[in-house]
Amino acid sequence: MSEQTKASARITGPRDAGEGGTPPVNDSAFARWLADRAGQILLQVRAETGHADGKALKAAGDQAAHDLLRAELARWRPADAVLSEEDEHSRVAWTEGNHPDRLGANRVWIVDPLDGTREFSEEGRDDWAVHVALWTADSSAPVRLTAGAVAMPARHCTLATDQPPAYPPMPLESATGGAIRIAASRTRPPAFVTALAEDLGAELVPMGSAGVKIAAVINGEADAYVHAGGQYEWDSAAPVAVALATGLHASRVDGSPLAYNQADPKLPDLVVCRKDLAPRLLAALQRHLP
Ligand SMILES: Nc1ncnc2c1ncn2[C@@H]1O[C@H](COP(=O)(O)O)[C@@H](OP(=O)(O)O)[C@H]1O
Ligand SMILES: [Mg+2]
Repeated sequence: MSEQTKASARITGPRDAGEGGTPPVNDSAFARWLADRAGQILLQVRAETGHADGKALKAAGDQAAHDLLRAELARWRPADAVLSEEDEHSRVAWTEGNHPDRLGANRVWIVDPLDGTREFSEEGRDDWAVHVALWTADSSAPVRLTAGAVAMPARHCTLATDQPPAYPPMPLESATGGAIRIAASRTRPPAFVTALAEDLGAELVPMGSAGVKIAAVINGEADAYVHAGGQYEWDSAAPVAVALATGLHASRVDGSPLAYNQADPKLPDLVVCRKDLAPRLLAALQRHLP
């Protein structure tokens, strides 16, 4: 990190763990509380750092949100392990010489302090998020994600498993012209996504942040999110936890189950969609997967 970035990260501190009062005991409500707190810090960093140097703003945001999440998790959930995008030790894959704590742990917080980092650095964009999820080894919850929160601070909206949103309404034919709306990355969409959309007569809806795209499916603004070509567990754990709690379909693009807290945190592809659409979308994906 540059000296300038360090300075701006300091200005936007202090990351005093006491600032937010005593958090909820319930893990889902705690996830919401934590994501909201990091979101407030990110709004503050954006306002104070400005957009003149995008690289510095990205670094300051990543660092400030990561520090806040780390400090609050250490304070309020000290026995739990953490897998964070910004934490070198936890994110590396298991190898002969490297055994991250999280792989033997019963409870692991999987966090992305700033998802949609690129969009965070672009003035006026609101498609960026904070992800906080809890994976537990003995959970009966789908894919063992027992809690999740996605804060979208610039949209003044947080979705979390403490109050799972209602299942999205079926789109009105008149509003969509009958076309399926597929949310995809605005900068790194899967190579096959245009052909997939043509095959389905679907409309592509480009936006930033995996969390924001899954939130769009949860809110009924899109019917599906399709990603392939690279991603990590922290990019999807929290929004997938909320999507599953809502009753949506979430899987790998070949239809196989998602899995979290794996030895290698790479999780390069996924599809989240309404349950009724899943058979048709997965069949079309089979025709287009490389
Ligand atoms: N091909 C790829 N390889 C690795 N990560 C990818 C990727 N495509 C998207 N991602 C990650 O997925 C998140 C959402 O991407 P997008 O906005 O393009 O949909 C971003 O997370 P971060 O912003 O946390 O880095 C981005 O880095
Ligand atoms: Mg991310």
